[in-house]
Amino acid sequence: MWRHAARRSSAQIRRSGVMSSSSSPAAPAAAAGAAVPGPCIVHKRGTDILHDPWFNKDTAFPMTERDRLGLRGLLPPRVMSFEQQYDRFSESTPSTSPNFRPRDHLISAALPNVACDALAACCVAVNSFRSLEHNTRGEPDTIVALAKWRILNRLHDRNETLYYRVLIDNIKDFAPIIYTPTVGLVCENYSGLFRRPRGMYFSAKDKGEMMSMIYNWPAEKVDMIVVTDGSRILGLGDLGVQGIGIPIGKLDVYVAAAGINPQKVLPIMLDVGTNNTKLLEDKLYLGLRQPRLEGEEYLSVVDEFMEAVHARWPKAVVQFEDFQMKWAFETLQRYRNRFCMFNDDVQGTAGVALAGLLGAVRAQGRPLSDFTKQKIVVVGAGSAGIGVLNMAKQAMLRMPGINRSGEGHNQFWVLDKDGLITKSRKGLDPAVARYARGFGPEEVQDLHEGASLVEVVRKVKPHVLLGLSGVGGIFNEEVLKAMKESDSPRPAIFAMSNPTTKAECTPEDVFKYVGDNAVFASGSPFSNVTLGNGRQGYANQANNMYLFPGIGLGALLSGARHITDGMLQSAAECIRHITARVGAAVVRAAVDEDLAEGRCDVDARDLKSMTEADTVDFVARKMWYPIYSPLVNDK
Ligand SMILES: NC(=O)c1ccc[n+]([C@@H]2O[C@H](COP(=O)([O-])OP(=O)(O)OC[C@H]3O[C@@H](n4cnc5c(N)ncnc54)[C@H](O)[C@@H]3O)[C@@H](O)[C@H]2O)c1
Ligand SMILES: O=C(O)C[C@H](O)C(=O)O
Ligand SMILES: [Mg+2]
Repeated sequence: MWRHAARRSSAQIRRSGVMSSSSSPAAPAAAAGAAVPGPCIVHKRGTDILHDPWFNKDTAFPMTERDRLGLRGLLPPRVMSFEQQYDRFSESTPSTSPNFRPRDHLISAALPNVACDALAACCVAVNSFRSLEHNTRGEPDTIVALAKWRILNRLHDRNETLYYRVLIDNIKDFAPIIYTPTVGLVCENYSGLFRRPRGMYFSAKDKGEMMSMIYNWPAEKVDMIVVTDGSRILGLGDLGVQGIGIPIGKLDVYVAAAGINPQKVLPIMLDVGTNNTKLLEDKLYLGLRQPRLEGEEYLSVVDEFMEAVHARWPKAVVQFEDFQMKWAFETLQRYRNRFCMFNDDVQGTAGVALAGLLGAVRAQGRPLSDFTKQKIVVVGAGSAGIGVLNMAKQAMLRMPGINRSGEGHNQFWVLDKDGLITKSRKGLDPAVARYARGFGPEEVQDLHEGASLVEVVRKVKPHVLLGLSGVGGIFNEEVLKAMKESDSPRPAIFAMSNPTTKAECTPEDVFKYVGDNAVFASGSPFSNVTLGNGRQGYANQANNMYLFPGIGLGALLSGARHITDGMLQSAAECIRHITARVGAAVVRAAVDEDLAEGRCDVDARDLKSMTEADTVDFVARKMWYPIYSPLVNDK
């Protein structure tokens, strides 16, 4: 979806009439149908407004507003337009200062613990994003990515309206910075990078206090919460409190893709300790220095947190993110019928993967009903892998010709760290046991418990090889060469683990070893591959970011009491291009299931009476778009 998103130049923005004035810009073409914000009541004055990124407009406050809000004299006299601010951030000319030493600046940006703020100060032009790109050619990718993140983060801390406009217009370029893969690097270095807090932190030490703490959050209304306990951050393992970067990045995607108002989102970290010894020994580590809580102690913290959220914002949607497998499933089971919540890794990922699996059938020129005949090898039987298997199985059971119980129909070969999972495996989690291979007559491949990946691929000749293992490079040359012998004319390889270093393989290797006819998708972004003869091998992205914004938006706008499999299925089936459509599909499903209670000025009956087109229109109109609103003070 985003790979095709056009980046609008400032000239295009000018043409669309947006930002022609700093106080009352016209509704942008991109947000056609979205509500233009009316005046915004602010309960602050003077520097308090300048220091509040929700309301701050920096130099774009018009003189009338400066008078009204006690800002006259607190800003340089020139009033800049939003457009000029936008250009200043993104397009300033590269520095020609003889003092400019890009490497020094990058080191200071990437390794904030090093005392080189003074160095950074003399590198005058790096507040512009493009000049940073220009000045950092040839530097290591990770250093440049972290420097870019710092620049974006500073803008986020200062002026959210400008930040989100820049993000929306440049989402293809900036998604890899605020989201995977750079967000992984940010989480790994979070304690050192920390300058200002964002979101809320509930720790094991806050037991008994959460019901009052929740009222410390300044916004009266919160619609969307993303919460993690930091126990499985991407494929990077337990990062403790440093995992807060993930909810922040996910909510940035909500604002950019789903048009959720940034004043109504809340990233949350549940710090119940960490089992990462490196972090526990790190002097700078900002989380609780204790091993993770387990069992009932752990659940009582999450219970208290959920009750507190529900008490203050009963209609908020809560997205669980990057919880280790046991807690991902346990919490989903525990809360899904009581609260409006979902687990993105289990449920969001499944929808995206199912869309990819169905796409792989189409790529072979076969009818969708042939999905039931696809042989699928899944590497990784964790929260994401099992989520995908469950949804793919459900989809197969709905196809014609398949026995409803699914008996005798197992098109999946599932491997974990101990190899192929069969019925002879001891101590299997029941969620995984459903997919264990038996040794009955349907087993013609002569495979054994714990068989290696290459053995499985050679014998099964699968149509699809799907990785959610968190192990970088596990689809090696041998495995990919074996995929060349797949029974599919278009073998599909999905390397879905994040971040980039954990991807099971690269697109280069896929097109080299499997062939030009392969279909490739990855969780983190890769560039397309030049195949010769002017052809390209496409590096598609299969990441739950294409689904979760629509799930959250639809659940929110329908006022659904809880989020069901039917709603998730509807979202997966319409993963086309526009989140508004995904959101509308979830609203329709909530209405059909009699779970939509409506919200604000739209009640359940209004929702029921809407046609499909009306619903898309309604969702689009509710999406927030970054435009400065006139501010009116109320003391
Ligand atoms: N693309 C996406 O949208 C998306 C969504 C969710 C998760 N993910 C990625 O998927 C990965 C796994 O996430 P999870 O929540 O399922 O983690 P998890 O820890 O719950 O599960 C990991 C699974 O991989 C297995 N595994 C480990 N080493 C293996 C090996 N050498 N061979 C085969 N299997 C092995 C483990 O036994 C376990 O079953 C992470 O890297 C995560 O970033 C991607
Ligand atoms: O965060 C992502 O990029 C996708 C997914 O939620 C993951 O855990 O890897
Ligand atoms: Mg995740």
